[in-house]
Amino acid sequence: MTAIELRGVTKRFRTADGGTYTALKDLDLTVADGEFCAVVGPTGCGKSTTLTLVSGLEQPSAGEVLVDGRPVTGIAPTTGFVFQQDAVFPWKSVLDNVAAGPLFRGTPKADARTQARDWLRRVGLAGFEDRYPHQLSGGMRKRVALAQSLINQPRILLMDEPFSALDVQTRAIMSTELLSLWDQTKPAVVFVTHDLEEAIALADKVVVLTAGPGTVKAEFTIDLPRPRVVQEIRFDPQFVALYGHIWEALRAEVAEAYARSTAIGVAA
Ligand SMILES: Nc1ncnc2c1ncn2[C@@H]1O[C@H](COP(=O)(O)OP(=O)(O)OP(=O)(O)O)[C@@H](O)[C@H]1O
Repeated sequence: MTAIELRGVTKRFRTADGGTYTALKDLDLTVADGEFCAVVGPTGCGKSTTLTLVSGLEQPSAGEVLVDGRPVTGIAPTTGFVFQQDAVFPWKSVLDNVAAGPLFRGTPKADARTQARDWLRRVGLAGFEDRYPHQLSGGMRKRVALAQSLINQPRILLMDEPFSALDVQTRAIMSTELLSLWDQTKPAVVFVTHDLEEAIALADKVVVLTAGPGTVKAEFTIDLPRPRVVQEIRFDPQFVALYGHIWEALRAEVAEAYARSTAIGVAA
């Protein structure tokens, strides 16, 4: 069954000078139940905008955004987010950060804390319940953010460059951990990244967007076997072939976006 569907979606924003800017144009995208979809494209092509539309934070200017076959009208409790910036509460302990979702939905405090302990164990943070976010490394804070989101058992998980602030090794470790956590609850994922290697290592499907206004240029099925170890899969010949193939589609869009940005730089 289809979890997420964008049909002919266009998104325009008002600009400061009273004009409009078209960020997305006629974008069609479907993500099946339990599918891991990665979206790549050059800077400014509308990747984050696509996520804000699926999340219900923004409405499309034209076209339809459907989750579970129904139009998205606002933020749904069944949708989870993990962003580049940590969205943790700095004044709450790790345990209370993770318990916040169930508490907010009316779960009694003791039950919410029991669930939070269980999720902290699953993300490898057992023993860190009483710490505060500033006492954790970047990778550990990212684990808190994952537990905070996954404890709500989202049907849809939206991720916007969640690991881009981490060092290369931690990033690869976190990616492998994400796959094993995803396997436990199987939400439909839309994962936005600049990093084509990361996209291929994680996803069932990689969608390449054009330079803005963003629309789908091409979709690629990633039939690499699972479970995958992200640190190792990039050496697999099948991975290398997929990378070459998808980069062919992405390269022209990256060049186009870069040319536009430098042309603006020259004009200025
Ligand atoms: N609220 C807004 N008002 C006006 N313009 C916006 C708004 N949000 C996004 N844009 C513009 O829409 C375009 C797409 O932005 P978006 O953040 O979706 O791109 P992106 O592909 O995620 O970029 P990056 O890879 O650099 O993060 C950009 O040109 C951006 O400036």
